[in-house]
Amino acid sequence: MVDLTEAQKGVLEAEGHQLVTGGPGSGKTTVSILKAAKIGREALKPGQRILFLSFARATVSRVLEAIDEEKQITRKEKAVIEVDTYHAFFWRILKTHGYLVGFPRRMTILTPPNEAIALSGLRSGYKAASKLTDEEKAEKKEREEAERERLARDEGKVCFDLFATKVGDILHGSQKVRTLISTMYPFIVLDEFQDTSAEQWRVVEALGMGSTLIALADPEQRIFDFIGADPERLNHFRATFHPSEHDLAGDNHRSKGTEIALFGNDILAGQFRKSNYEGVHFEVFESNPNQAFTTLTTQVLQGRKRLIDGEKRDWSLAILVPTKKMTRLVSDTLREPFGNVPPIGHSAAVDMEGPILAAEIVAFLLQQGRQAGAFDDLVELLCSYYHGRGGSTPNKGDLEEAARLRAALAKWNASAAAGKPPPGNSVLKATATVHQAAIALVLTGDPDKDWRAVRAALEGSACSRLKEVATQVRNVRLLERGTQLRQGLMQDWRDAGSYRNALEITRRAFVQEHFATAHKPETGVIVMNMHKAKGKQFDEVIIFEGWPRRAKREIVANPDRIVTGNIRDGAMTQARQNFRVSVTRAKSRTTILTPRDDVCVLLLEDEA
Ligand SMILES: Nc1ncnc2c1ncn2[C@@H]1O[C@H](COP(=O)(O)OP(=O)(O)OP(=O)(O)O)[C@@H](O)[C@H]1O
Repeated sequence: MVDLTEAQKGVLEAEGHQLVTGGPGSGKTTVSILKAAKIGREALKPGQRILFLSFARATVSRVLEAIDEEKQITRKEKAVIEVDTYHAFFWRILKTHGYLVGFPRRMTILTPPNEAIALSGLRSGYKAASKLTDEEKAEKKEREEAERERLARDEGKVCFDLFATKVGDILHGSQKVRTLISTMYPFIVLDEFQDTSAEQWRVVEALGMGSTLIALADPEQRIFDFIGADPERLNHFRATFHPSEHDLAGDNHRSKGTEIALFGNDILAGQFRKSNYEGVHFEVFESNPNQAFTTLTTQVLQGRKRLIDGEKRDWSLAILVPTKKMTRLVSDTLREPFGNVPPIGHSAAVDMEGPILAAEIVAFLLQQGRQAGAFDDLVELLCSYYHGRGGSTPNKGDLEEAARLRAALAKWNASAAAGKPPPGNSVLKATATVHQAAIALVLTGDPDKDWRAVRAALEGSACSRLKEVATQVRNVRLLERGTQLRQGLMQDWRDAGSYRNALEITRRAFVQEHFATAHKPETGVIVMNMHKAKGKQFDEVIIFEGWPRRAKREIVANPDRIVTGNIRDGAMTQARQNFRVSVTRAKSRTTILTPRDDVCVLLLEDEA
């Protein structure tokens, strides 16, 4: 049991709306859980629950774990705390009350990859975002919004972007729905409140009319300005709800005995009070891929050894990097390190659009459909892969690739209709061969084995596109024991002796996966983008950034840096906050790797 600080005790005692602020690891989450348990004991009527709302599933996992760890909370108290993501909570409201805003009764979620596919045609009509004028940007945004709205109204396909806005409309438009929710959840905890977007804030305003709100926030961990977080958000909360305020300030329980939190604060201020910080280590590397990645690998191996030797169960070592590209590069390096180093087992938080659409192709091939049109369906899925894998920024080359495949398919089918063999030079030839090979595979009913067999057929094929699909699909970890996909496929096989519904089962599994909350927090070695680390904690953190490329000593490019281009520019507030969030995720040690010839500007003293 933890000894609560005076400020934490204040949170437990106060009534009414509350705003709990405090730095990283100051115990906001912990005290809010104890508070929820207390409310459960003292203030709830039968059937009522406390809702704990969070942005990301990963945070939800951590909160669930924290609840489990709180030994002084009884099982009964735990049962009344409902931890959920904004997405999942909003979807429940939309499914029940969406008709109030003109949605059809039957709705499905348009997942991000499928949303990307649906919008790619429209988006492809515009130049890259950086080259658009403000008017073009506004027009593009408006057209995207109209299309999302149309998909929802006419086809019942609702994408995540619409969730908050529509739930806001429902709640502000219907006192009945508001009352319903507040009766069910008289108390709502809002995690990471500083990152609430304008649309989410509108929902919160409505929820607070009937429910008591407890907002947890660290204004200086606000790292989502680019998608609508607002420095004024805490003031909006103050002005609307007049909450009692509880500042847990600089207490740091996460990395007690270290100076990690102190260092985090000094990054914000740009003034370093010490030359050494307990628990913070620096390492420089030479600006070339070989030496950079070798330095990283060495650090990872050392960190891993420390943690294994520490004999802690479920240890975690996070490698945090500034960009998605870097996540991929680091993951590739760990898979095949230089020299004689064996592969380093890890998980990587890569963008899932490509892998998910690749998984749809594997699932389709598992079906082994021999019907007329099966090949057309395969090519269509391949086109969808190209349309959707770039997410909200489809790549022109990918769209052209999809168009090329469609044109080739038309020719292919025209030949077949005329009783002629397929065109000898068709780009689809290799694809067709793989298709036939997949159909001919002898499957066993063990989804894991069969999935691998199809993947191997793609990997070993002469079709470069399907080869790439096989690589992408390796990022999907849906077939692990006990997952919905695995069970669904097993059931399918039992019912029919084949995987005839594999594609549908896979699609459903991804939606389910998005809402699943029962996951354990990540353990082992994990690679992720710095932005994704928010709200998490790891035993050790390694921060690794890109390096400058030079020609005749001059820097000609400087990609993947913590600060764009590693250029000092004004206050660099967002970059500082982002860096501080990453640094303070560690419990025992943070290691920072930066290029020797162009050290991260945030590590240099500000010129006063
Ligand atoms: N009063 C306390 N005494 C000792 N340990 C504590 C106390 N309060 C919290 N902790 C521990 O400190 C760690 C960090 O706490 P918590 O996750 O609640 O912080 P937080 O303010 O939510 O952090 P962040 O904003 O960085 O996500 C947890 O492991 C928690 O168990």
